[in-house]
Amino acid sequence: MESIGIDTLLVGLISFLLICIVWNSMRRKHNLPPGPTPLPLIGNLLQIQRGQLVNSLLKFSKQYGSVYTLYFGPKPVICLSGYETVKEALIDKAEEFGGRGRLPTLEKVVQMYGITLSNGERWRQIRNFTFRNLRDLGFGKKRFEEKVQEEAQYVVEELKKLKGKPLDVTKLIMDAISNILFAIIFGNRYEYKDETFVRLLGIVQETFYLISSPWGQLHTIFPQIMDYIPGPHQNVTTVSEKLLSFIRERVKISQETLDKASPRHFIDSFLIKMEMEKDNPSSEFNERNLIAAIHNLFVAGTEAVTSTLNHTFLVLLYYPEVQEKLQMEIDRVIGRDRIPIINDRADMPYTDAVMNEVHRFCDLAPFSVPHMVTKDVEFRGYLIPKGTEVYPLLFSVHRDPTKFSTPYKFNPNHFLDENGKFMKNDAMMAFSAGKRICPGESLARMEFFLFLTTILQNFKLTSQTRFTEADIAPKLAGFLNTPIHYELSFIPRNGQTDRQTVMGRHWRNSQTNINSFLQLQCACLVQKEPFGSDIQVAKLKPRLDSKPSGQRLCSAQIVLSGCSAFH
Ligand code: HEM
Repeated sequence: MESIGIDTLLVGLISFLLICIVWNSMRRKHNLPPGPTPLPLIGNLLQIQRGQLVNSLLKFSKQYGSVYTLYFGPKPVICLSGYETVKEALIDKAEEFGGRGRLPTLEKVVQMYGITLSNGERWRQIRNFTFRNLRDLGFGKKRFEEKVQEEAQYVVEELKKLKGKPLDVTKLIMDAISNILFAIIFGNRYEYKDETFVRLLGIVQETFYLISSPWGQLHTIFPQIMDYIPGPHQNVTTVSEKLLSFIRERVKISQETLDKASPRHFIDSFLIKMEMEKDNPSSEFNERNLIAAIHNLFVAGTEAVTSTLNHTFLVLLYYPEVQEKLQMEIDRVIGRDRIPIINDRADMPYTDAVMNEVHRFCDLAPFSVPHMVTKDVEFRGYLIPKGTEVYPLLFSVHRDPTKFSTPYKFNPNHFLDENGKFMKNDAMMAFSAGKRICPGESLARMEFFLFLTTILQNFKLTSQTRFTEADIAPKLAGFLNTPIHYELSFIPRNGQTDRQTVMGRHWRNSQTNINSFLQLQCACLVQKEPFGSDIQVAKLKPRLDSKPSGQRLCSAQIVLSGCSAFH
């Protein structure tokens, strides 16, 4: 018995040594960057401190340099650390570093279709079409601005009803942000309490959670093992199926009612393109890519902006002086009696700086999304073979001491020059850089600006809780940083009238009322009615005169909100 035990132990030991020798000789064959010595099968997993992924990766970069290799299980991953290295890879060698690495949990839902997970010709065709088309439909422009303004007004109205009662504002913001996407993709918005809307939003949220959770993270690192291990990551297909079938249903309705001469929304435009390309064998315009692209937009587009706004409010509760300065700038540039417009941003350097600093400090996607090299590439003296995964460590760029004077502290001065003017900093890479740069950046920035200024114009943010510096620091949950859960109160600001609420209501009904609106504007202008705050008739008149149609609703609101005859 005893001899069997010793034999087994010996065989086990010899096998283990053999595996180590083969494994190490296989590793040495590649001239990969250095890194901590991995163990067979589990790689460097044991060298990463539990719950300290970011700090462990920073420590490795201090030890092995700004390009190093980590083994996630048996798979080598190249980590890029610090501004110069990430820039050199993603921007100077954009083509080579522009491939997408694997995200197995999301793959279960959309396979390799759509934008986020695809590569090569498919990715190029679908990404280019999607964002060119959304731009044509108004992405990041005036038409979208009106939708964003409308949703921001809804949020203000809902918050007013609470009369300062504390709440976790996540759901309200998420409802509003999702509704903007619904309008863009499907052409209609939902009432927040609509059953379909509530259900769909729950699904989008759950899908996002499953992909970015620690289970999703483990699935990314050990796809072969985690595919067979039960856990929440296995639910992603069932959960997402409801969203996918909703999208399929909307595609079907669009097909049945399509008028090729006047596309109504993104789905219509894609269907027209499908028809045009039906005889092209290398065309990627098919229903699978359409459905996956819509799924990608929802999953990427809702949670990111919601989480950014949520984190901003937390930071403002900790730094009331920053909130006060923002409100002073809002009062000076926008005033209290008209809704913010995107062009205000150019006159608001402090707000711009705070927003950029929030993106940097909150560091939503600290490892970006996995990349992959598209061909063998020589990089900083190493040869990285085609297909190797690459993690651009965006958190190391955002905490790079050569680019930010106080990398671990929230400090809007990172984006202001000595005269208080806004100063761009290339090391702000919250949206990543290069070929895979976030295509939703312009919409995200617009939503962030209009929601933040509209809310701060109307409310002072307060909380009973005394938050600490540790509370406001980003918290890693899976692959993404999130703020802590907290509640806050929205106290209506002194001197705020209810004019905006009235205005918001009229605005939504304004398609039918626009003529009477315009008559009122003219009456105001002719009679030189007094205008609220610092809005000048002289400033408004040319804008109103240039386009006296339903398109100029914002100008109509500005005039109406300041016109005493209207009250
Ligand atoms: C604060 C808001 C947002 C942040 C910080 C953010 C950040 C990012 C980052 C870091 C990536 C990975 C880029 C890379 O692989 O290098 C990404 C990809 C992506 N984002 Fe965003 N994003 C935001 C909002 C949005 C919005 C509003 C949309 C769409 C409506 C969107 C759609 C996408 C898509 C489709 C991809 C995949 C692009 C590709 O693989 O080519 N994002 N985003």
